[in-house]
Amino acid sequence: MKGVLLVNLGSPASTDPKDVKSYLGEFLMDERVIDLPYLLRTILVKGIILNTRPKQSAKAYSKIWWDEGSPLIVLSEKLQDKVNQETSVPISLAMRYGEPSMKNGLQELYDQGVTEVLLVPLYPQFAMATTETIIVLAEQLRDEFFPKIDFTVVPPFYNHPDYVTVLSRSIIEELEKIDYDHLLFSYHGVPERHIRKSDITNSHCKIDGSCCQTPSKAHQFCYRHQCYETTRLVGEKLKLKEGTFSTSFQSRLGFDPWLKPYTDRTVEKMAQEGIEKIAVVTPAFVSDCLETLEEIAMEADEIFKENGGTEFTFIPCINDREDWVKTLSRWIDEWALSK
Ligand SMILES: C=CC1=C(C)c2cc3[nH]c(cc4nc(cc5[nH]c(cc1n2)c(C)c5CCC(=O)O)C(CCC(=O)O)=C4C)c(C)c3C=C
Ligand SMILES: [Fe+2]
Ligand SMILES: [Fe+2]
Repeated sequence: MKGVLLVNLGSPASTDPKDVKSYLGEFLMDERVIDLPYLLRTILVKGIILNTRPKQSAKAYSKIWWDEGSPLIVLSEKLQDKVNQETSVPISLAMRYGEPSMKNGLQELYDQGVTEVLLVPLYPQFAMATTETIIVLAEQLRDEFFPKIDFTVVPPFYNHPDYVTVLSRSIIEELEKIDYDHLLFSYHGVPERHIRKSDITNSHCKIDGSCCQTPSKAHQFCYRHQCYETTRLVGEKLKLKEGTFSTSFQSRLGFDPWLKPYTDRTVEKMAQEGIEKIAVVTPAFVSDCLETLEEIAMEADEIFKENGGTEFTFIPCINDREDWVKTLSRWIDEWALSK
């Protein structure tokens, strides 16, 4: 029997700094998130980050937390519910870190007789810290606990015409309500090193602004290329004028160089250069979360206005939009009815 496991990143159990600390500990000790040798990673995460960050992050989570819980989890559950109603196979939801765990999600499917699982990482673009770590954990869990389960993985859908249509619609619906000068596509950042590590050719990636536009089989695993492609395809679909939209990267952590340009500096510079009205969309996320609701809708808005900007419009993620639910359900049913 076939079934589906939707997987998102995860959130702390609550905004209590203790819960935030245990969530961040699991997340940041993942070698595909902080990709340092074990000893160095332990010193950095347990010796430094976990002594300071949880308090600060807990404060940020408190600003966006809903009565029902973490927005990321609540929105993922809504998506799961709606897709469940549209499709013919059981749909479980799991988080890569924290609860509901991937092990429980697989158990839930297995208990219903499922042995063929469609694994759906809820990330449009490939990254070591997202798609890859989900696949690796799924395989480990299969080897250890579910030897009868076979996986099919939904590939990154950053350039899938159906996804680009949904994302474009979600953007234009907001843009039609406002007057704006510039549309910024802000993606979660990753350290530049992650991009080089994922380069299967070991020679293509230069992070010089041009490699991502030069065709290469490296792009199958290049987060930077895939982000720029999402922006380009939406720009094309919505017939956006050259110069009225651009791409930036947010949420950097630590002192290593991350993908540039950085969103906070971009927003600041735009305001200082006289751009008065911007809209910001965050297509690295399917579900709104801390990084969109706090870092963009609150922090970036504040930076923009402190530097002379007047209107800041945050465009929500595709979350549980009807057309996204229909699209995802169609992809699932196509797979469920195949073979
Ligand atoms: C595209 C998705 C994501 C990538 C790539 C990613 C990489 C990445 N993230 C960190 C560090 C942190 N991320 C945090 C929160 C967070 N990150 C993502 C997505 C990606 N991360 C999401 C959806 C969220 C929000 C979760 C929520 O509960 O709402 C945090 C915690 C918050 C904070 O303290 O700022 C950290 C830390 C690294 C190091 C990294 C490396 C590639
Ligand atoms: Fe992150
Ligand atoms: Fe590239």
